[in-house]
Amino acid sequence: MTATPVFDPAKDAAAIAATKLVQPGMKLGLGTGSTAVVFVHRLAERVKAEGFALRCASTSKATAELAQSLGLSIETLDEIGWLDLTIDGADEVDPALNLIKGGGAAHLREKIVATASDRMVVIADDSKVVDQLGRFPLPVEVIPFGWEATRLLIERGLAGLGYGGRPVERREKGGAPVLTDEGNYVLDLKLEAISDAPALAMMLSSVAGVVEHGLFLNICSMAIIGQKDGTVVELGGEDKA
Ligand SMILES: O=C[C@H](O)[C@H](O)[C@H](O)COP(=O)(O)O
Repeated sequence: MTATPVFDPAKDAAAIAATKLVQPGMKLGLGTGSTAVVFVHRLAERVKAEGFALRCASTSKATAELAQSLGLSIETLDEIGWLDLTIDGADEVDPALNLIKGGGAAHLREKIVATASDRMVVIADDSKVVDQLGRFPLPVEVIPFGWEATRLLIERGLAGLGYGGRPVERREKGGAPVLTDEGNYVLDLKLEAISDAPALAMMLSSVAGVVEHGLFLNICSMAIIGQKDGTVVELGGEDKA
């Protein structure tokens, strides 16, 4: 029998609290990243102990592989159709529950899964809670074809909104571009503070070659924030209209 790994206590607290939102028979979206990994472990433990059925769709190949290795069955989003709940991590969470995601380059599939769900709940440790989004570089997934032109257009669009800086291509340690599960590249925008997230989202979505950006606006309905002492704080809790 494989022993459960030792998890970061804050992430573990958030993950365990999130497993309590899962009801037998639910159609569930599984997020990506280190906090989602903890959740998948804790969920698999609960499912094994209580023996109930779930239908799960994954936001990444990595999460699908982990979930299956722990005995959870994974179907495609198209096979399930619509989800009751998605549980995922985040790189930043603001007081209105707007998010930056994509630190693990999974934000395209994450956004598709989250918006195909009745509810999206974020799990995170308290280092992710910010007053204003933007300290974490904003990930933007772009098509490899003509990506330098796409970068230039984004840079010009940023300048038009008053942001400086040049989008940085995300690379592996060896120098190769990071590829998303869809085979695209990721540009990271170092903005420091995002004053008008809807305007920025609109600009990015208007650039040819941009597949998806990591701003999740009005998508998350609750955030479970784990603390180092193993307690959790819930932000939100009301479903967004
Ligand atoms: O692309 C990755 C995802 O958006 C993650 O959910 C996000 O980066 C948070 O990951 P972690 O839980 O590892 O901080």
